[in-house]
Amino acid sequence: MKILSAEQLSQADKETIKKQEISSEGLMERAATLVFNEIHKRLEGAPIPIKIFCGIGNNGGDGLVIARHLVQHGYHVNVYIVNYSDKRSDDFLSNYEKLKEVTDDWPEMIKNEANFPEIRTGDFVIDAIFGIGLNRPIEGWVAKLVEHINNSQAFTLAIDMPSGLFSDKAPGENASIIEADFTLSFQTPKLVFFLPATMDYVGNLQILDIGLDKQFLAKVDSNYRLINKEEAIQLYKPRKTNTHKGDYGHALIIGGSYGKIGSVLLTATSALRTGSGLCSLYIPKCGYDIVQTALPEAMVLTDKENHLLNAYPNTFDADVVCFGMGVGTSNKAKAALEDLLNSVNSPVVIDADGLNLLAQNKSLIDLLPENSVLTPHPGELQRLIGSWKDDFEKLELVRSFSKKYKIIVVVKGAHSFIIQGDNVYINNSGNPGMATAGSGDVLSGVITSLIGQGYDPVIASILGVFLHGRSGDIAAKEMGFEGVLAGEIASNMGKAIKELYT
Ligand SMILES: NC(=O)C1=CN([C@@H]2O[C@H](COP(=O)(O)OP(=O)(O)OC[C@H]3O[C@@H](n4cnc5c(N)ncnc54)[C@H](OP(=O)(O)O)[C@@H]3O)[C@@H](O)[C@H]2O)[C@@H](O)CC1
Ligand SMILES: Nc1ncnc2c1ncn2[C@@H]1O[C@H](COP(=O)(O)OP(=O)(O)O)[C@@H](O)[C@H]1O
Ligand SMILES: [K+]
Repeated sequence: MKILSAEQLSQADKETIKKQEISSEGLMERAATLVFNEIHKRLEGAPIPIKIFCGIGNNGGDGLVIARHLVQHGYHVNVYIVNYSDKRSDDFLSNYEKLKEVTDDWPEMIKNEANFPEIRTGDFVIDAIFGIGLNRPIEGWVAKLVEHINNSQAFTLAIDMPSGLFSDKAPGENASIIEADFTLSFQTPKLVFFLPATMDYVGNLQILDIGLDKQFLAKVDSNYRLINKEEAIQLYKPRKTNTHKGDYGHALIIGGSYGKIGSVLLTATSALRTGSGLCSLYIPKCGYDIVQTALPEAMVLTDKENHLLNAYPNTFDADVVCFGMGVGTSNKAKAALEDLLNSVNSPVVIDADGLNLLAQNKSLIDLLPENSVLTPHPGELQRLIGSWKDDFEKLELVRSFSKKYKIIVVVKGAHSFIIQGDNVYINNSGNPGMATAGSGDVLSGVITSLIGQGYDPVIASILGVFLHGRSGDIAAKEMGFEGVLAGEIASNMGKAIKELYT
């Protein structure tokens, strides 16, 4: 699903008004009625006190339409106009009049702190103060109102966006932002909903299709895409009947050290569970018995060193190589990575200490074959590209890093971002149960396996991250978040793949 900017959404709005011969007020009615339907479906007429805070632009207009429908369905509604400006939008004004036709309870004006209503924990608050039209930080008494709402602990539903968030840029430090429990957003998700610093304000997210012009949405260009099952299934290549293991790639996993053999074992298990035809490991001698016992399906080559890797078996003919988990950052490990990068031509997957070695020896980055995949978590990323002031600067830095070295960067997190040049793919599967030791090692195995099976590295990264998340979801459903082990994310890969097409 494309993620559009506020400007693109306004264009979509205009195009829809023209093509569908609908007025902007009609579009507001359509959008806000969908919100009302969602609320009504859940509340089923319950006599909960509903407090709607409306700004004076079109987000506030939405709030007024929602209020009218709620009143007409017998809900207990109080409407507050957050009077931060005299420049009321036309659609706000006409809906203000329409609301007065259905109730004798006039909306209350909030012009300063003295007008703030008491909000109880059991109230249901609707935030229709600002939407995509916010163009500067919220200040003064409006900021105090945001704090008042946040402090109330009442369940808060944000319309289109939590007020205080910009759709396309970072909020400043200490910005006033509504902490929503639920956000009902129109037509497309906004980028900030998925960034680490702002995702928590959104709560649960649901996107409402408000019927904006399909042709416009199809042709509008966006560098940002959200990856859900609909997108993932289009990337998947089903297996043909008449095939053999030679058709599914030979993955070589290099890593491990004394005390960290489990990491490579997880990666190899996950590569085999994702469908690699063959999988070999290259590890220090101390891991030999462990791997052969725990994973008889894999082949094992050992370094001449007992506890640390010191070389790369460059006589070995693999379809794809993954390097780094558990390998450490010793000079010996550096020599192994250097050996590898000097002898491979096809893309490699680099994770964990492999990334730390690249960060410590920046000249090695130049040796990465085109389309190689790096899978840093934020700490590893910072060591590679330096620090950033906010998520938007981070995205810019990763983009230029990816362009400079012609590589793909998977920035791991609650929503992992797959970045190739200007294109950014945002993963929407996974859960906090995956915040557990070794789950990154499992991801490397998935991506490596898919590349070995012939997927283009960027596709392998997008599909791999999605499947890894789904597998984590399947594991969490059975084990609960706390109970998930990384090995179970690997074990459920087959189910995650099957679930794509069933
Ligand atoms: N296409 C769609 O998706 C559809 C969208 N719809 C809805 O429209 C919403 C967008 O409406 P919108 O453009 O009127 O902007 P909105 O967010 O109400 O605020 C703008 C007002 O705030 C002001 N202002 C800004 N920052 C400020 C600040 N810090 N402190 C104080 N004032 C500030 C600014 O005035 P300014 O002072 O900058 O001139 C202006 O008056 C969208 O989110 C969705 O809910 C649906 O109805 C139909 C389909
Ligand atoms: N809250 C979360 N929601 C979704 N995915 C998560 C969450 N926390 C972690 N993950 C995923 O788990 C993996 C963790 O990787 P990493 O930090 O490298 O772990 P490790 O080094 O222990 O293997 C990443 O793929 C990340 O996207
Ligand atoms: K809002």
